[in-house]
Amino acid sequence: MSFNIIKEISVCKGKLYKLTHESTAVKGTMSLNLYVPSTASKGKIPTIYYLSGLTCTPDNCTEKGFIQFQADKFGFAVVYPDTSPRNVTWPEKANVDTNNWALGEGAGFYLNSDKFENFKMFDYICKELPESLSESEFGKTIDFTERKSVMGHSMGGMGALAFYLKGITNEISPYVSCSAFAPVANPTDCPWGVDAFNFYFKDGVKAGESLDPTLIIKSDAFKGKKLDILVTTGNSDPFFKSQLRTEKFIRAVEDNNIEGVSVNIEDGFDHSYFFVSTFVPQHCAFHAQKLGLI
Ligand SMILES: N[C@@H](CCC(=O)N[C@@H](CS)C(=O)NCC(=O)O)C(=O)O
Repeated sequence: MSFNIIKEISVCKGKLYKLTHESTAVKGTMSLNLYVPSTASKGKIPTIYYLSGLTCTPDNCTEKGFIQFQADKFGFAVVYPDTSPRNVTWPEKANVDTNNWALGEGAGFYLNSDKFENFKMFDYICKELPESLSESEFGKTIDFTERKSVMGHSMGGMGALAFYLKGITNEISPYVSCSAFAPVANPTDCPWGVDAFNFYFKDGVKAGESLDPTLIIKSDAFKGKKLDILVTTGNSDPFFKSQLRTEKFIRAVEDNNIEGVSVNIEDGFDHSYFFVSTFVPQHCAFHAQKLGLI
């Protein structure tokens, strides 16, 4: 599948490509950004997928996350997908409130909806996008499908954790490592997640359980497992108490005797890209080590 290069921009020592392509999964045109580092690595360059949070486009983290410096330093590519399909035609009887920024466009929740045919972000991010990139010109030098890790913020942190865990149980192609900034860690138990699952699934929250990182990690399949996960959340995040449920995730990890999961609660940090960009170097070094780059 081919990608249109809308812009090629010099950033740090590499190139940023603003791309669009036709997606079969979401039945429409999708935008994404791809950063190709200035690396002369042996073999293909590994990839980190960055999954953004509510209201974001591919540009928020590209412009405010400062991952590109780290990508040059360690030698990985970065894919910044969009957070939902765009220009969606909603079924009239669905009565969708398009002013609600936590549902619909910009709020795809990385799931496959069984109510809205365009909202298949799970299939798009886990399958179609890596495969399409791999078949493109970029796939000649970059490994989008195997030597790959995932990182995300807020709703995207939920997606990153859920995808990584589903890779461990071989439901999807595995990721080497996972990190999350202020993830929505227990979405079946917070307003954003409950509203989203009720909106996207016929069976509502029940159907959302299979995407809930806290519920997945406390299942028997993960008992005593050794994982590669890094989570950072700020305790001045306005969503810390109401939405993120970091403490429930920590308890699930401890109760199930899981190793290799670090959860750091950082004093004074909020939910913004000032927070994300502060911890980007630490998260990138973590992934670089797991990807065998250092
Ligand atoms: N728009 C919401 C906030 C939504 C929000 O904080 N989104 C986060 C992800 S959950 C984000 O990354 N926003 C875009 C940005 O900061 O650039 C509000 O008015 O409170």
